[in-house]
Amino acid sequence: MSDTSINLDELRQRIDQLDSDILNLISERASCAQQVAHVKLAEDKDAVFYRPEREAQVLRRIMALNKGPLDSEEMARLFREIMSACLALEQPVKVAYLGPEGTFTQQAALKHFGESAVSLPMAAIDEVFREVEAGAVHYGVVPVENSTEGVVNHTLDTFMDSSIKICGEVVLRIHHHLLVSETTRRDKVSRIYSHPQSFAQCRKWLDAHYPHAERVPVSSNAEAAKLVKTEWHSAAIAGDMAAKLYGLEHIAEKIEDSPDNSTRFLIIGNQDVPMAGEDKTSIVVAMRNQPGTLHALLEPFHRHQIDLTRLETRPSRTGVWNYVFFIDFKGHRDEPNVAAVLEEVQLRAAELRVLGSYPIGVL
Ligand SMILES: O=C(O)C(=O)C[C@]1(C(=O)O)C=C[C@@H](O)C=C1
Repeated sequence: MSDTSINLDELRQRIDQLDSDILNLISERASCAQQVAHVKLAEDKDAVFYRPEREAQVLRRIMALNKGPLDSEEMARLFREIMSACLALEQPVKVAYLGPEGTFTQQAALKHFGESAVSLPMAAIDEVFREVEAGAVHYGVVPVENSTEGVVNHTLDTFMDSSIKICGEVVLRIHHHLLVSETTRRDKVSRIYSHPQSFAQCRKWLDAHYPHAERVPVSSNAEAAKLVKTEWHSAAIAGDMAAKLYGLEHIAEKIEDSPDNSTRFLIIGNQDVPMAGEDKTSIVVAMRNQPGTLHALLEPFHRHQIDLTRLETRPSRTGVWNYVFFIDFKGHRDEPNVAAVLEEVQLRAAELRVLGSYPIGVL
């Protein structure tokens, strides 16, 4: 036996020993989570098991403690899955997302809740809201803005008619691929299916590589992937999840025009989330239509040195809501300076609703 094989055996023995230790520690952690569930139930028979603020703290702590060689995001992803499995022992969490199966929204849901969550596809954004409101699922996941294409108006509009709360956010890097089935004639692609937003995000690449192919918009990338299964001259633009789900092959990878193309998704639910330490707050404000409105609205944020991260205006749909602003800013509603701003804005606004304070997305 060579020296290398002796070393390999020794290293594998060491790995076996470490795996046994990790196994025992994960089991011990899972038992702790089971005990946490008993404590929560003893305090309140309608206890909420999923705690976004605690999960964010656990992941941030792991990232801060990590000394490598695995990078901190990779390590946090491993702990994300351990926590997901622990939560499933307490209560399997049910999450509705904008479907069908294989969409980026499903990918975002699993990134946020981990693979032990039960994810259920819905046909439309309002259906995700309705399922959460009706208590048929614990949480919902909906897209809210894309770095290239801007805001998803439909999601913002749905908040105006709903009492649902924002419990979290998750940001996903969006990579689009040009996909075909195994029977496609790759040199004869004359039609490409995708969601309109994905076409917009890959416009320059398509103009350069497939200027003459017909671009057919469909309701989702997953739908596009499904369609190409049966057409020998068609391709789809979609992500990895859809490619895997429908067994498609890549003609070209990462064809999005902007290399840091990402989409932000919101986690919606019925709970108020306590402070995690690094939080964001989302509000919707209706202002009267008069000169100086925007200044009056934003001035308190400036004075209290609160960082705005997003400001969107939507047309009002009722008499009261003359101007409707969706504002995201750093901080939690329980922090004194945030509470002070909210009080001042309330005095100047026709209506103010806090959609939620929640941990800034960790992964
Ligand atoms: O700390 C809790 O409240 C737990 O339930 C434990 C735990 C975890 O595994 O660390 C599991 C689920 C919660 O969402 C948060 C954390």
